Amino acid sequence: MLRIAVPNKGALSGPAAAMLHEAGYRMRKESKELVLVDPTNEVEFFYLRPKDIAIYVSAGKLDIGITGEDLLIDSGADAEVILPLGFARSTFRFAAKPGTVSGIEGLAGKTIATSYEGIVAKHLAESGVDASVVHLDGAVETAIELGVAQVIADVVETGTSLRNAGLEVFGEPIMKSEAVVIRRSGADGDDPKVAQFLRRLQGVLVARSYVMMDYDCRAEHLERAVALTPGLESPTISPLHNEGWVAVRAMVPAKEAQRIMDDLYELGARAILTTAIHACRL
Ligand SMILES: Nc1ncnc2c1ncn2[C@@H]1O[C@H](COP(=O)(O)OP(=O)(O)OP(=O)(O)O)[C@@H](O)[C@H]1O
Ligand SMILES: O=P(O)(O)OC[C@H]1O[C@H](OP(=O)(O)OP(=O)(O)O)[C@H](O)[C@@H]1O
Ligand SMILES: [Mg+2]
Repeated sequence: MLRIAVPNKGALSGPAAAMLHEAGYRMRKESKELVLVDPTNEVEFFYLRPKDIAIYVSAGKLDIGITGEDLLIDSGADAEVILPLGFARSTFRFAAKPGTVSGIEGLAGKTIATSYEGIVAKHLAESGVDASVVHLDGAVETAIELGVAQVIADVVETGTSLRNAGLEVFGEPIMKSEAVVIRRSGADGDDPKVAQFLRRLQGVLVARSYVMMDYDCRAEHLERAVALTPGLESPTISPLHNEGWVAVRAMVPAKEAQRIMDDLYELGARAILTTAIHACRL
């Protein structure tokens, strides 16, 4: 059985569960379940706090885990990223009241509130800046107003939480992050069970970012049409009953589908359809 750590709560848990479900795995029905066996797929899921996942995986009893890249770095655990998952994208940044601190040099002697002491301590050490760090579990944006710190270091996605607290980022982003699959550093890179799990998740990522496009076009326009829809290998071309017409089928990036449909229509293609892809193996 493949043993997989998955986030039990927070920003990562919902999207991670949705992705695993799309990949065909069983998911827990009830948020108090700590372990779930999926015998059909020969995997066992351990629902753990996102911050602890890298620590469990590096300890070696669990094969892989889903966590945030920032949480992995923060933990200092001996684990590595094997697949980025494209959700829970964020940056990690310093912020303060406007005009109070400018660059990283301005941090000397200040107190920084954060839930990610590992990332902050590493960054300060690398930058050679001496500042104090105070750990808070969450709602870090309030720490400045309440006098606990002059600076915060926190996850920023839309910036709404900072704006609401009257704070402003400064300096370069400390890091970018997204949800990732991790394994213990130096673990067997050829484990077929891990490879199959990753292929399934990659299938979900592709299914989410591509659509299938079908259309009919006149044979003399085929080369120009195919240039618009080259597909992954090459498009499928089938003859139509009406002589001089062909049907074309190709995967196209979902984000570009509408523009491609317009361009194909201009070219004289008709019956242009897109359909969702539910799963795939490339
Ligand atoms: N608003 C957000 N947008 C995108 N990613 C986020 C957001 N908030 C947190 N994350 C990401 O989610 C992970 C943090 O997950 P975690 O469950 O520890 O925090 P949380 O969602 O803030 O939950 P908690 O309420 O326990 O603090 C990190 O990888 C972080 O970058
Ligand atoms: O830039 P934004 O889109 O506002 O998102 C970033 C905020 O989201 C997270 O907070 P969360 O809601 O998880 O609360 P927490 O601070 O208690 O962790 C994070 O800690 C930031 O506060
Ligand atoms: Mg949070």
